[in-house]
Amino acid sequence: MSDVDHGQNIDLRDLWDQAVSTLSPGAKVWVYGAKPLSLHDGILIVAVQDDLTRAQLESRVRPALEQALTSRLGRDARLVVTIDPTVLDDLETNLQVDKDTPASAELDEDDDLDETDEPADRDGLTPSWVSRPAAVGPVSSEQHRNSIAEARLNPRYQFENFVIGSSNRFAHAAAVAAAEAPGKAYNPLVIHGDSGLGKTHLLHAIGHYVLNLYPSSRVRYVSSEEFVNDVINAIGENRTPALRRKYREIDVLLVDDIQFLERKESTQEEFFHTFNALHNENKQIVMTSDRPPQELKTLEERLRNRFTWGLQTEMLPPDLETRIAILRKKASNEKLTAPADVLEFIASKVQTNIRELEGALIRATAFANLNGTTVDLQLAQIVLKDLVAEGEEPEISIGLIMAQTAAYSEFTIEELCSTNRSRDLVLARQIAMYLCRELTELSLPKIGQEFGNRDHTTVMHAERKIRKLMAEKHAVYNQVTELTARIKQQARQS
Ligand SMILES: Nc1ncnc2c1ncn2[C@@H]1O[C@H](COP(=O)(O)OP(=O)(O)OP(=O)(O)O)[C@@H](O)[C@H]1O
Repeated sequence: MSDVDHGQNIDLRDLWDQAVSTLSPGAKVWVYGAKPLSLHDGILIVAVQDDLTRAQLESRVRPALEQALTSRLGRDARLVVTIDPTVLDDLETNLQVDKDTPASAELDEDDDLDETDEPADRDGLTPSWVSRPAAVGPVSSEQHRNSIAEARLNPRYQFENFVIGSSNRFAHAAAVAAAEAPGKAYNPLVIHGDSGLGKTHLLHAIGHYVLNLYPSSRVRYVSSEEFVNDVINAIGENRTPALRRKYREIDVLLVDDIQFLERKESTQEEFFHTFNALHNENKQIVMTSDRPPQELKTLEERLRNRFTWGLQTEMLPPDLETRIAILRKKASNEKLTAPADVLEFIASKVQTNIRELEGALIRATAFANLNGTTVDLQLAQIVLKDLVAEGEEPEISIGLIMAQTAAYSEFTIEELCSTNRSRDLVLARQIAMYLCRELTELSLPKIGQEFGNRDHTTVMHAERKIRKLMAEKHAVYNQVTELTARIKQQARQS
């Protein structure tokens, strides 16, 4: 069992045992049977059998353990404790295996018995005693692409593209650990935080990483709104068994924005059973929410309770350094050229929403591109003059965006929401959807629903398309900029 931290190859069991050996005998009681699961960025994740042990370990033993880990690792270490009711079973079974199997009888005398339950780590990536979704041989790149499409994963949201800072370090480490040991590290994992902080990005990244590590596993991303719609449709069309199969025959279920389950009784009922079915089979469930589950007041008590079984982790707004790093990464991924002072200017102006941060960079570079120049600080200041400090921004509704887009494009709101696909209308509709993403905190499914019950992937497509067109066509750039100014002005006046 080894893990990599800061390029060091570290034997987790060894690290853990050494830290435990520094504890007093009284404190050692609370770490009996604890399993180290993974180590990332100085965060060691350990599983214990129940809540009481976790509480004791966290309150009584944590400081001593963290100190021991810090001195062993040579960097600040943090301990994260998660619950896995089967840890003691595993310990007992493993001891049994050690005694009974011929393999254990063949051990050299100096072999460490603690380690004998662990078969050789085949890919060197994770503790191999963790049960994994079955992997059946190599899969072709086409099959891999199909799995990604079936899982409904956005190819841009991967761990490689995720910038780690103090605001998201813990959530990132938890996400990586859940992906490496699905159903074992912590189940469920709930990532919560305000809009635009990267929750959805992490959720998709887990899906990609699971498919890379275990290509034959079944992964599915679903927004809560889609789940609600699926349940309503299935009930209406008498297809509940098919719905159950769809959500229960998976290894890793990624559910976005669970706050949308509030007040939806029949959906909560269905989700409760889905949750239980998957959890009982040790299938991994990861959820995002705009609040901690305890604060989802109108969620049924039994669901709220289950959501707190595993690990909850909060994402906070990134600090200035992280915001600059995110912009730098975005610029390099999308081949956008912007000097450091421009990135700093944008990062200092947009403080709490990473989606807006990226939007500002794209707007500035698109403007420069259209004018055959490169972006500099002066130009960025002109293009982004409407970026006002946090807190001063008036709230913008989807209704306002639709009304302004309709008036500007000379279509009606009904037409924007209709199925008519005439060219100009499609462009106006896509611009309106893009602006909803830019100027509101509404989720993709919600926007799709408002535009005539369209799928969230249609909104995703519109957002990408308009970003691209803005960089290529003066007319589109101008339309979007002018409309944005009108919408903001209207919002300020109302
Ligand atoms: N740490 C990060 N590194 C790189 N990109 C990031 C990071 N955090 C967020 N982003 C980017 O910011 C944008 C918004 O993130 P995302 O959609 O995941 O936020 P969210 O918290 O799910 O918001 P919402 O609750 O509104 O759905 C995405 O384009 C995402 O790639």
